[in-house]
Amino acid sequence: MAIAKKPKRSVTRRKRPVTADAGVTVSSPTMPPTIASSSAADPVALLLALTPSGADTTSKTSSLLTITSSKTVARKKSSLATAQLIRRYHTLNKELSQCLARIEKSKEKTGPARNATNGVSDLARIAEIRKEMDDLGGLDMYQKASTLGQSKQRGGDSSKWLIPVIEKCYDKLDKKAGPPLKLLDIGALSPHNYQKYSSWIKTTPIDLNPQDPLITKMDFLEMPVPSKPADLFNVVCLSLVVNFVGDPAQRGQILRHSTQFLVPGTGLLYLVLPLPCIQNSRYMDHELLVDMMDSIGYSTVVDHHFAKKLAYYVFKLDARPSGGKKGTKPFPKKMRHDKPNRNNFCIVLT
Ligand SMILES: C[S@@+](CC[C@H](N)C(=O)[O-])C[C@H]1O[C@@H](n2cnc3c(N)ncnc32)[C@H](O)[C@@H]1O
Repeated sequence: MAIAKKPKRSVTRRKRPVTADAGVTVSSPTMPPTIASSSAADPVALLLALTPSGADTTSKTSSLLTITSSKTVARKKSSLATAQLIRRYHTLNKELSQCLARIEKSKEKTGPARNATNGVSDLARIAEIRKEMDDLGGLDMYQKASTLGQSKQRGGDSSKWLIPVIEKCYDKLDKKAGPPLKLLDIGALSPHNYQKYSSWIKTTPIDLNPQDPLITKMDFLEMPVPSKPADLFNVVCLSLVVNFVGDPAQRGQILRHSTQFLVPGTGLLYLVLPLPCIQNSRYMDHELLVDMMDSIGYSTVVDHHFAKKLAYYVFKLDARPSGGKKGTKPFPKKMRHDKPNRNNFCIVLT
């Protein structure tokens, strides 16, 4: 397995609307059956299907519903509207995490009256954010919009890049007779992302808010760590999940927690982030990510690929950090690229 040293420039052109942290945008593969039948061929109908019936629409959501006679114009508009919706949801989610973190911090101190005032304004802002999220359709609407972005119409599925990398790593695997590889898909919008490979990959999809009964409702941070080696996974997928989480320290916790689920020595972590998180952040870049991942046991970058909007990484868990040297190096929020027009995406490892 080669250790990637320098970021590769991709020639692949993808048309997935990508949104994420601080103005970075995202998307995904298969469309849920609930909306697929009514709207697969018609993006306008699809947007209508995405709008919860009876929901009040804000000026942003009502712009999603503009019906024009031209399907091409409608498709472009729907694509833009979907990206806008995803971006707005990310911005609100991030601000919500910041308010909650401030309240938590002020609880730790027996603070002066000024802290109490800040706490009150944070509480008021939280109520406003939650209201706007609800008006947009909540996490459910966000996931449907992300799924729309993942649809073939919009460019496809991030499992495509992963499969050849897995095949390269497990080249002795008997795909017909051997036991299948176990893959944990965290933040799965569809249970069918790896269906084509089901003869040799057994997928466990989980999500905070499953869009399909085959996906287990689970917060990964609360998922019990496997108690025996047989329950460990060969591959853990975190595709557009880390950037979805608003709190930088919680992003670090997710990465660290993932090490507890993989077979040490061979287990692979598939990490997908919006490209601007890596290439246009004040606090993050490729070198820092590789350094952070190394500190928690992911010492080998098996492969990585920068597409037009997404950064794909496969890391190998060489050794699980269990105290000692590995995992003790802290990575606080630290400015690395003090330039205008950069975003504030950050991962904190404590
Ligand atoms: C942008 S979607 C990504 C979907 C898909 N993996 C993809 O690549 O398009 C992010 C998903 O991560 C889920 N998620 C975020 N934090 C999670 C957690 N702690 N545990 C499980 N799912 C989580 C959200 O519910 C959401 O459905």
